[in-house]
Amino acid sequence: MSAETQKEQSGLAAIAYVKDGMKVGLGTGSTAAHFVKALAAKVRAGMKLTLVSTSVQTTNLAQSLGLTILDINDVGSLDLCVDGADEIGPGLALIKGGGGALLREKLIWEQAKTCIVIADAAKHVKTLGAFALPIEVEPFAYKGTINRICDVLAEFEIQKVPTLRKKDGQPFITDGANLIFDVPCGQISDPTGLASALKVTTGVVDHGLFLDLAEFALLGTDDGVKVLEP
Ligand SMILES: O=C[C@H](O)[C@H](O)[C@H](O)COP(=O)(O)O
Repeated sequence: MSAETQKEQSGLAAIAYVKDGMKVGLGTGSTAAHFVKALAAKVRAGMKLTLVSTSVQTTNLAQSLGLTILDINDVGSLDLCVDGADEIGPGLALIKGGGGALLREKLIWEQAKTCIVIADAAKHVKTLGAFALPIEVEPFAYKGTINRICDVLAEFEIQKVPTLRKKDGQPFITDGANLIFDVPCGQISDPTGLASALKVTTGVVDHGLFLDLAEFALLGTDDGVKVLEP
């Protein structure tokens, strides 16, 4: 079974957790897109939902399917958020941000009572870090910020250089008008410590470590959808 089919399976499985009247956050990425498409079918069939989005990309997709996306500030706390991940490690520690949406995703996740991760089987790993960790950085004085990030990484024995993410040869700019630096950590042995240290680094807007946020994951596998708990 292809990874795409596994993604579709997990996205469809998440629909079972959406109930009429809920306030739902829509994630970003190819797996979340399957969920959004399936959700649009439910809404067309009469389900009433209040929806917010984690990115311009997802907003555009949702609106193209006839869904209405509200401003999170007009909605308040959410019942549910359904989103993809780049890696799912032990305890449902995650790396996210492969699509550059990590900041708005984290903002939406933190306003949701329940966060469900949807992913294909390859995303489930024993140790986080094979996927390069995205770090969102304020563009002003970013070189100084990168030096501080390198000092933090060294404390965690990660001797890797953050790489500026580019798109079509130009710096990738996030929905919040920031830069992304990707760090090929290899192995992150202390995700909690690294997450805290990056969070307090001046110039770092946020990072792609999502810890203690996911309630459970729906993993698409060749043997069907498996539920992973922390
Ligand atoms: O910024 C992007 C998000 O964190 C995505 O949810 C993540 O990259 C997973 O994307 P995909 O479902 O396309 O693998």
